[in-house]
Amino acid sequence: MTAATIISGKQISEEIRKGIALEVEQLSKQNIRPGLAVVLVGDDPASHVYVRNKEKACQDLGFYSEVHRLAAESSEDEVLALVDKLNAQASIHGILVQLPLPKHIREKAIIDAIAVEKDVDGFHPVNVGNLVIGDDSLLPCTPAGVIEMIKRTGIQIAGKHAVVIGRSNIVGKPVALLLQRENATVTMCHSKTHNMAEIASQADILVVAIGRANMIDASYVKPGAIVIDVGMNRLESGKLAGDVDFESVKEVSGPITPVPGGVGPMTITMLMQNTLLAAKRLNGLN
Ligand SMILES: Nc1nc2c(c(=O)[nH]1)N[C@@H](CN(C=O)c1ccc(C(=O)N[C@@H](CCC(=O)O)C(=O)O)cc1)CN2
Ligand SMILES: [Mg+2]
Repeated sequence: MTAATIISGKQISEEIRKGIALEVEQLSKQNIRPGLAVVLVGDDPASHVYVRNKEKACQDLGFYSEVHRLAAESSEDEVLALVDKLNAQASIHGILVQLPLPKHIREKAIIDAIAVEKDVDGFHPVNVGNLVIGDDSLLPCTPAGVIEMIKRTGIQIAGKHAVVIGRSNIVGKPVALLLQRENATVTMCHSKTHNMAEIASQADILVVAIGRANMIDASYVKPGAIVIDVGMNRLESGKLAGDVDFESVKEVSGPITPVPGGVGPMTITMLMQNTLLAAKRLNGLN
């Protein structure tokens, strides 16, 4: 068997970002500059890295950006007041509150407060509802990135059996809905599924977002299947591992994403794409 193709999120991101940069240049002729506000509460080191990467992506693409770094002990009311202010600010088209938030702040209260048309994370219940019924909405970034990567393999999604392992609100559920929208036949598995390897190994497209390092080995994978690994687990060694045991699975799978360098970089690229889309819509374009 020939070696599996590696789906590079880094490379696909670069291609998409070139297109975004061109659109930003076009919009500048109409005096429109996409603007993203990121709200970061607390000291989580990984979150600080992700937010810096978002800031850098904005700089690289010519977006306006604001990062609001708040102390860990900030109150829910303080965060809500900031979100209200950003909702009303004309230079801001996208608002992203970095998760996780400190325990004393209710994520739901904050997400619900973001203006639906500026919710570039696609986490607001109205955007989630529109996704469910198939209406236009801002799509959550990681799931949108997963679909983009599958499409770029050139393998048709329609009619295929897709299995999604994991049922979180931010990855598993929306990925399953988006695959269904692409006319795949979708099965969802989760931590309570009994015969997971048996089900997974029937998939033409396997998306894994279960949050357990290297759990999915070759016994879960049908020969030639597309495998998308959304997992990001920090090992004690400091190394980053996906949910898929890449070394064993790549021997049987078709196109497969690595970790790092797979789905991760796509998340930030899709955020830029959503912010561009929100900017266009808020300016009466699109
Ligand atoms: N409001 C949000 N919070 C969080 C989201 C989100 O989409 N919206 N997702 C994650 C964090 N995240 C973006 O915010 C994110 C995580 C990881 C990557 C990434 O590029 N990962 C690299 C590896 C980085 C490393 O070495 O640690 C990769 O996979 O190659 C991008 C974005 C949770 N919070
Ligand atoms: Mg889960």
